[in-house]
Amino acid sequence: MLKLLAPAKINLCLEVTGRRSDGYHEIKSIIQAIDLADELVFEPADTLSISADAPGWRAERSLVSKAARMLQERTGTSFGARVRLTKRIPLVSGLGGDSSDGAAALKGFNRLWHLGLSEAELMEIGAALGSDVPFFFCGGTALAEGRGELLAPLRPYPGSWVVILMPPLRVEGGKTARLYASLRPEDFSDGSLTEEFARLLMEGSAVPPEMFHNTFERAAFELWPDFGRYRWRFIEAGATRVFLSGAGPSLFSLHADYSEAERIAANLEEQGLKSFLARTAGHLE
Ligand SMILES: C[C@@](CO)(OP(=O)(O)O)[C@H](O)COP(=O)(O)OP(=O)(O)OC[C@H]1O[C@@H](n2ccc(N)nc2=O)[C@H](O)[C@@H]1O
Ligand SMILES: Nc1ncnc2c1ncn2[C@@H]1O[C@H](COP(=O)(O)OP(=O)(O)O)[C@@H](O)[C@H]1O
Repeated sequence: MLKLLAPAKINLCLEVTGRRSDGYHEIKSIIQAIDLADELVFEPADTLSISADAPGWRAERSLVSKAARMLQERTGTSFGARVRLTKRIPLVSGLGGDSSDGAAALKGFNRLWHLGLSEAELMEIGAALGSDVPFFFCGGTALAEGRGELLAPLRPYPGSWVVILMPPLRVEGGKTARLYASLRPEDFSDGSLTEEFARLLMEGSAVPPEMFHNTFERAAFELWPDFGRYRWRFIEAGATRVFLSGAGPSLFSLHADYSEAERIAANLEEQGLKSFLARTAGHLE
């Protein structure tokens, strides 16, 4: 039996610099892994079965299934497997949950089926699975460019506690595509803020809070009119600065002090809001 963790991610800074001819967008982003993670258990079996403990989760919609198909097509393998997911990362939340599960699936099937694919080959297949998937072969703190699949590992962002609020907003499939499509030219920027963020990290300097930019902010408020209400609830719970992760809708705050983070998470739960308390995580070995 093989057990792998699939960590979530938050975007500390995210700039969209333009629309590409292939329908994707050029981005620069500082992506940070956190220890909120799904768990995948792989066991040998004659046929392929993939299941999860989360209501509403559908194997046929998950990148875990797509990862199996892509590896079978690429290597001709006809092995089966029994894969069981313990889902802790809320789906379609801006935390990269299914992307991370997809990366863990590529790693898990490669080992279970003895395919002998290198990390670089798996990352290349991961890039075809989704723009966020290659990050999960790197983990820690990284600068993502291109459509998000080109990664440069960075010096770790200082260890922090992360409070995450998953607002109870209606999120349909294709949320990420919809947010990207709703961006306007005035939302685009030149990526220099993200480059400066990466430079400060590499020289070990503090990053001022105003550098935690996310291009999707305006589009998120447009798509989810109630969005501002939940950000305000987060502030009322005690957070001084609240950031959007990826294309959302999850919001997060960062804290050096555990008791402060723990109190804010508890205040959110008392308001009946779904919150998570996590820690920034280092690079994957
Ligand atoms: C927005 C980000 C920021 O980290 O994260 P999430 O909010 O999804 O977690 C990522 O760019 C999400 O990456 P991922 O969710 O893998 O996107 P993909 O599956 O590759 O693409 C889904 C759709 O989003 C749009 N897309 C995605 C990436 C990109 N650089 N430009 C795009 O325009 C395309 O319409 C694409 O068809
Ligand atoms: N009900 C579902 N069951 C399994 N996978 C899903 C479901 N709905 C969406 N997905 C998959 O989740 C991915 C997007 O969600 P995720 O990566 O968790 O969030 P985000 O991209 O917002 O960080 C897509 O690959 C989509 O196919």
